[in-house]
Amino acid sequence: MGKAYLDQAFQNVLTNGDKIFVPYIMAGDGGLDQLPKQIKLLEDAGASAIELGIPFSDPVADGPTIQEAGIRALEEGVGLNDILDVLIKTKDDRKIPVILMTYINPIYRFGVKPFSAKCSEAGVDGLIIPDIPLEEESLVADALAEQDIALIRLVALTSPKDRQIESAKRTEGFLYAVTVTGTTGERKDIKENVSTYLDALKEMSDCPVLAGFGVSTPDQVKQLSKACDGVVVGSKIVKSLHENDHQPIYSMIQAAKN
Ligand SMILES: O=P(O)(O)OC[C@@H](O)[C@@H](O)c1c[nH]c2ccccc12
Repeated sequence: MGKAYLDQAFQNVLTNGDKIFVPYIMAGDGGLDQLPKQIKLLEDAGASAIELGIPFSDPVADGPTIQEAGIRALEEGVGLNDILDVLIKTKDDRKIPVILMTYINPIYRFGVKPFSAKCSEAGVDGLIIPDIPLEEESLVADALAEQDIALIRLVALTSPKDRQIESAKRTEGFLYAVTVTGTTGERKDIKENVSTYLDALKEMSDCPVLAGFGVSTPDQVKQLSKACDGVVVGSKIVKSLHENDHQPIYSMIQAAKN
């Protein structure tokens, strides 16, 4: 478990000649009792790891699909502590790494140290915290390092070069390359300059570089993962699970295979 386990899992995928595919789901959407089943479905479908979103009242980086999923989960009364309890209970059943994605506020409310300790107990291997800038990350970085949990940094198309370089150097697990400007959600077209951007990030980082935001079709999975090590897909996965139409999940994961 932890950072080394995440590194190894990704390395195995790449050694196999495949690209990394990380689906995002909102924990508690459809009820928290669905979570182990949803994880199992994605594992069986061939996901490389799972990004698990924590419902939050003010999800500034999220577009409508994920916002609505968050509202449904909050209406179910699902909170961070319950989610970690489910992960603790099902830890030994899981076969792929789990990455939590949460805004900083729920971590603060929980307490940084107890949160990190409980994440470790729950077998959480990595963390994405989109609203914590590089300058502030020491608030959580040490506590996570102590538990051997990867802190995954994000870069945006609009980030100045020096910040991209700093994030690429510091990141653990993978570098999250945001490929659109704006919030999460499906987009029709991929911007032309994206492959140049991904190429440059690959040069800057020793970790795998994954493209995320706006990826929702097998073609986009293929096109983007050609220029880097794989993709993260959120809104389309959340929608497919909610509508109980799993075919798009299988076809996107297939598109990441060699
Ligand atoms: O939904 P999309 O456009 O496929 O984008 C991935 C995304 O959902 C997931 O990684 C994510 C959900 N919420 C976030 C907030 C910040 C960064 C990343 C995320």
